[in-house]
Amino acid sequence: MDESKTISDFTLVNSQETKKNKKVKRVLPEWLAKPTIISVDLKHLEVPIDGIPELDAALVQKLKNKGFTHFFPVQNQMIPWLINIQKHWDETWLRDACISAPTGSGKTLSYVLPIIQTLKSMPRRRLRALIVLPTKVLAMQVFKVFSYFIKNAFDLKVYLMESANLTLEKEKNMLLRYDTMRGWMSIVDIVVTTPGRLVDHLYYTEGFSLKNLRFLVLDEADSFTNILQNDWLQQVNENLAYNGPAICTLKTLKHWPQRTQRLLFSATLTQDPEKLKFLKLFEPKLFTSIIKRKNIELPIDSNTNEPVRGDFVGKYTTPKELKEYMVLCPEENKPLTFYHLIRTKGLKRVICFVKSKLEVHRLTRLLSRLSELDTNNSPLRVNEISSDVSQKVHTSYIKQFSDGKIDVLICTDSLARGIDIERISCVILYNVPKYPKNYIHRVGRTARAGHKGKAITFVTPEHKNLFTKVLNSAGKTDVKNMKVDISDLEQYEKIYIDALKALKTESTFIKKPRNVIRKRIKKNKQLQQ
Ligand SMILES: Nc1ncnc2c1ncn2[C@@H]1O[C@H](COP(=O)(O)OP(=O)(O)OP(=O)(O)O)[C@@H](O)[C@H]1O
Repeated sequence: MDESKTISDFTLVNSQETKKNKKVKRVLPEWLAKPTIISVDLKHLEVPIDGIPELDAALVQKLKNKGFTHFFPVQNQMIPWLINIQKHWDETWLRDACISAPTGSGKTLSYVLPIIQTLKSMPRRRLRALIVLPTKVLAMQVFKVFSYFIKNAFDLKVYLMESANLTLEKEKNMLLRYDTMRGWMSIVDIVVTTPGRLVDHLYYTEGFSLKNLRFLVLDEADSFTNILQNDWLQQVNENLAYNGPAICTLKTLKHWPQRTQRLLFSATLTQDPEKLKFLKLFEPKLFTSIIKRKNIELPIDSNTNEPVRGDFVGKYTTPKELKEYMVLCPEENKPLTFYHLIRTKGLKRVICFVKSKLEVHRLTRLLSRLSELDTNNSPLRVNEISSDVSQKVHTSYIKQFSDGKIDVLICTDSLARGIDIERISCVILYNVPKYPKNYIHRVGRTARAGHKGKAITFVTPEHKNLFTKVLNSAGKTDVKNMKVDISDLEQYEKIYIDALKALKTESTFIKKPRNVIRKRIKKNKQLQQ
């Protein structure tokens, strides 16, 4: 490369001076750059529960029965918009929507209520709404919300499609019936499911059709962006009545007067146009909360005199009531630091995210042992949740935890997204998460629905840079340092040593994962045959 440079008439050979590259400014499409803003303030609510005139009285009554007094901001925005857009169902295609609002801000009801309201006025039983979630536990949670609002009030049937107890063939009978005149007909209006089970039915269940779908909801939508490559969404698209490009012309409108409306929800919705392209969104509308970072004013657009939001969209928001801390400590001090914080900060209803099943089990046993040996403090009730725990036990632990019968729940990331457990007061991130999204969802298990909550991340010196990076990409500037002196931990030294000794003799301390055991039993059986 010629790095010569000319000054006056002299040429400097191999000059080191280089031209600075101009930074290319990212230009977002109009709909992403100019969203409708959702407030993150759940304390000063403006719309009372009977303040949305379009909403059915029975739904309002059910909200009141739950003790809700006001709508949350995402609900104020989404409910009237989704109900009113239905008026244009017979005239033109309906716009799709992407909704990005903080964890615990009430996104579920912002689609459940308008879907029920819209479907109740469509009398014939057909599969009209499909809600897809990334895990069975989340699908069950959303199914329960639909069931509560439909029960004894509306002639609608919601069905939870799940693989736990039924074969595909048996489940078919729950979804369809055969009519000699009309062929296969749906006997449900709303299906809540996960991608895997849905695709199984699309492939193998004769008569299972998405041709009448009015709503397609992807909750925790960004968690599907990887799965998109596994083509389940393509399968769904191919089964819809219209699967062409999202361009509404007189011709497309003539042949396909109605098109399934896509609704995407998440606290960390991707705003990468490339990823969203797969979803073939039609004139999408973005509803999002934005962060206003301290000391940064939004620049003003000279044409519209409005703040330019484009640059600020795409940073994730967390609930206003969440207080975030980090504790710097070496790996080996983590267990006692955790124990010390529980004892001295009076932490109750704590959920702790740990990176593997084995670590979940070890930490649970260690904390339980420490508590048994600690005669100076009241007993601590610690339990664990990971994929080794059966669905039944899982549900029972969550219930006990919500009822205050378990103090500390240690778990893997399986509980990090979307799970709504009442009154978690503190989340411990035992390891630094690799990506900002993981951080946002884990800390989002507390400070839900306007309640206060704390999140504490344990950061080892080796992971300090990683944590700074994660916080920067998440747009977080207000994570405070919580100091724990090593001298504070000395008081537990004896019980710690005794606990470790005791655990070494515990056969379950190094527990084999259940699926390994199951595989071994299966292999043995095969050998015996
Ligand atoms: N208007 C309201 N008033 C009081 N509580 C509400 C209201 N709307 C929803 N909630 C409660 O808020 C909690 C959180 O709601 P939801 O699970 O829908 O949050 P989310 O935004 O989907 O969170 P995540 O992103 O973590 O999935 C639930 O327990 C729900 O019952």
